[in-house]
Amino acid sequence: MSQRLRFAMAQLNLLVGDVPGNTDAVIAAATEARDRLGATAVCCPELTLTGYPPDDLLLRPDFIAAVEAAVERIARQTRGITVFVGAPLLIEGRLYNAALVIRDGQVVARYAKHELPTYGVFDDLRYFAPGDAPCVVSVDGCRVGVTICEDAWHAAPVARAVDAGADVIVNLNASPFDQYKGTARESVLRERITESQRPILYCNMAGGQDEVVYDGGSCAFDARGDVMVRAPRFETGLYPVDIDCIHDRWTPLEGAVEPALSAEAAVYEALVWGVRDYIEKNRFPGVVIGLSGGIDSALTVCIAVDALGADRVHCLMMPTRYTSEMSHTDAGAIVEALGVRYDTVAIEGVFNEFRDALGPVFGDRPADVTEENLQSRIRGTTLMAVSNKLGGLVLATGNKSEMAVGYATLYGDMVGGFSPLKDIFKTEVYRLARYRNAIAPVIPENVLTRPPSAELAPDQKDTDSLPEYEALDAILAAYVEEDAGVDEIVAAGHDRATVEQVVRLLHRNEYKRRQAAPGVKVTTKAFGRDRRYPITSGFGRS
Ligand SMILES: Nc1ncnc2c1ncn2[C@@H]1O[C@H](COP(=O)(O)OP(=O)(O)OC[C@H]2O[C@@H]([n+]3cccc(C(=O)O)c3)[C@H](O)[C@@H]2O)[C@@H](O)[C@H]1O
Ligand SMILES: Nc1ncnc2c1ncn2[C@@H]1O[C@H](COP(=O)(O)OP(=O)(O)OP(=O)(O)O)[C@@H](O)[C@H]1O
Ligand SMILES: NC(=O)CC[C@H](N)C(=O)O
Repeated sequence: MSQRLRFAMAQLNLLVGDVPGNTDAVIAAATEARDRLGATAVCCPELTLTGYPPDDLLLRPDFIAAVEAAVERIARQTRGITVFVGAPLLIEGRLYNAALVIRDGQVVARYAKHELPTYGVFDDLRYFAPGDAPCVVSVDGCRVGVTICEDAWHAAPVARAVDAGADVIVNLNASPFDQYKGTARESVLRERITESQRPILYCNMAGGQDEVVYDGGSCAFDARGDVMVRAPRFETGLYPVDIDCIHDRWTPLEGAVEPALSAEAAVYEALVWGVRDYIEKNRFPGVVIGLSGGIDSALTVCIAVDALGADRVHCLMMPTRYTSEMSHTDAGAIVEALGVRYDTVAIEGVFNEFRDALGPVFGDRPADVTEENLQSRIRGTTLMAVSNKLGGLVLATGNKSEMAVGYATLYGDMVGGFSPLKDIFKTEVYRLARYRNAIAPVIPENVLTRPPSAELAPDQKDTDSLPEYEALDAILAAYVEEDAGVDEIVAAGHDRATVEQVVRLLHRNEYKRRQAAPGVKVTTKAFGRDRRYPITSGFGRS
């Protein structure tokens, strides 16, 4: 006898801490899945009701009480559909990262996540006790085994669900984007399928949350490991999966399969989403950006416009005597192509006032990096003044290469509330700029080809202080992302003195990174929550 049921995967964009709003989103998704899609069940992401990661909100009794009230509301307000929803669950003084199965007014099953990730951006063990019992619940005769995110990255939780009789596995996720994740997820899920011979429905979150971006890409695999349904990445929505039962085997049918995104498109979309959700969820009217005519600020403006629209992006050019004519021309071309507001605030006069005022203190000491940083700090102060007066949030423009070696001025170009390029190496900044220009030309070719310069001193080039970016980025990728040692990097063909210089600068500048604005994680080791190093440290001083 053949039987069919329809699951809806709810790829929701949730707001951490907004339990009532997230609850509304679950009820709306369940209602739409039932009424529009004719679904029997709806699967939501991990910790749906709190958003992920809720961090120390989980330590508050009033927060947990709000979640308990939300579960009761979902039970009351969703009928005629089975709802798989993620929520923290307090049982006998222990908190679990749970999935609840709610049907017609009742919580009919509870599952506690077995594998609690405590690495990178994840801190599950700080809050949760691990579960060890499988949870298999019948949906119209299909026995559905419940798992949560990291559970699918290990063999045991799925194996336990199969031993308990699961026909199909569902996996509720809050799996943040990084540039390798798309393929990593699908190969991990195929391993589980090979071991278990069961189809898997993988439902991911969507949207930005501080430094992480959930890229969606929910999918359904059959028991051979073939993708039957793949939802778009960087979109929210309800995605149906039809599951047929033939000769007592349940198998997802082929539905809409979204093609994979190119590497550049995925990273660019992640940056756009990260900026948009940071600005929207924190309720800013727009952003303010210092536009120099250099590549970093040019790409930052493109991302901001794609995230928010041109009318919410405000650019300031703040020239001094060192600002070249070329910078004015290139900055002008960018703002014209994008149609954003553009003001020029000359800072030469303020710079001179500062130098005069400091003259008696500095005496006859020669000009050095102090005067460079002063210009940068005047720009930082100017941007913050515009933010205070007009309300836009300042976007910092620094990239990962600069943040790694401290090539940025504290309280100067580091000012800002969010830092979109913080996890993008300089060489990748160029690739993304070319990717964006291929969609519609915005950044003049000159900006892409001229040597990078901070323009804080006569004829200055970044390479006066730093190795060429190709070498710098390769050394940083090896040392930061692969944890390779100095000898290993030298053996790979890099000059020892350069490697030692980069490593020394990297460790010495932890203090700057600790004071830097958050930015979008796109690599496996983003500075900040993802990669935590001591500030005061004897390691790497050669
Ligand atoms: N361990 C530690 N813990 C806490 N604070 C520490 C510290 N070590 C130094 N410091 C403090 O930090 C100060 C040094 O940092 P900082 O003042 O930033 O100055 P610094 O790192 O010396 O210079 C900034 C560099 O960024 C370059 N740059 C590149 C690109 C663009 C821009 C731009 O601004 O547009 C700038 C600029 O050319 C210069 O080479 C020290 O004077 C000290 O006060
Ligand atoms: N003349 C300027 N007007 C406005 N903002 C400036 C100016 N010079 C620097 N800034 C701000 O300081 C940031 C850091 O300067 P920097 O020259 O390193 O950045 P950039 O735009 O990437 O250029 P480059 O590619 O030369 O590094 C800029 O991105 C910009 O936000
Ligand atoms: N929330 C989680 O358990 C996520 C962990 C998992 N390995 C992922 O990023 O996909």
